[in-house]
Amino acid sequence: MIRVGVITASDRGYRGEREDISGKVIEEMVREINGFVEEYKVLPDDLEVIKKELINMSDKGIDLILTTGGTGLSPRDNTPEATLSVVEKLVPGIPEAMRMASLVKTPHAMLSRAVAGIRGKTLIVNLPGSPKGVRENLSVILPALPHAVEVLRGEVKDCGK
Ligand SMILES: Nc1ncnc2c1ncn2[C@@H]1O[C@H](COP(=O)(O)OP(=O)(O)OP(=O)(O)O)[C@@H](O)[C@H]1O
Ligand SMILES: Nc1nc2c(c(=O)[nH]1)N[C@H]1C(S)=C(S)[C@@H](COP(=O)(O)O)O[C@H]1N2
Repeated sequence: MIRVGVITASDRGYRGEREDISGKVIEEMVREINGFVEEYKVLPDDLEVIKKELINMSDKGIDLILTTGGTGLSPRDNTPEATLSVVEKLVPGIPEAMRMASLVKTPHAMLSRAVAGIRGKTLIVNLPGSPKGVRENLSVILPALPHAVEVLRGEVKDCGK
């Protein structure tokens, strides 16, 4: 079982003006890797608020935090900066893979500034805001996530596959 935290960064979602479909898509998709959403928050696109929640969820021992939204170019898109301010190491291959695969679907893929990194034993990954963006990006990285979590937990001694 992978303990998952979901953070939806959306001013509209936070104000209750839109149902959070993207968070639901994440919840559904992580089931494929035996992931269970233990923490779930819809937050405004505020750097300090997102940062605080990333710290809170990683301190609780969540294995994998998936954020959705706030990765683009508008002034209120702050999710990558919040993530960068709390991680100790970057995992660049994750956003590299997402953008590489997504560029085949839309040139707008290059406009996601998503990052991924590690805080303690928690892997944090940014996904775009739209349900379509979540589906297309998460499906690319999903097969690698169980192994990432095993390694972070210290359960893998030999990575020889
Ligand atoms: N959490 C979500 N649930 C459902 N649809 C979403 C969600 N986030 C974004 N979308 C949809 O994806 C489209 C592009 O997302 P974008 O990040 O630009 O959201 P936004 O609505 O402009 O910003 P915000 O939600 O932060 O106010 C939006 O038009 C919206 O319909
Ligand atoms: N695979 C995929 N990647 C995608 C998209 C998409 O529809 N599919 N949307 C793009 C768009 S339109 C934007 S603006 C950026 C950032 O989205 P965000 O600001 O909602 O996080 O993600 C991009 N990445």
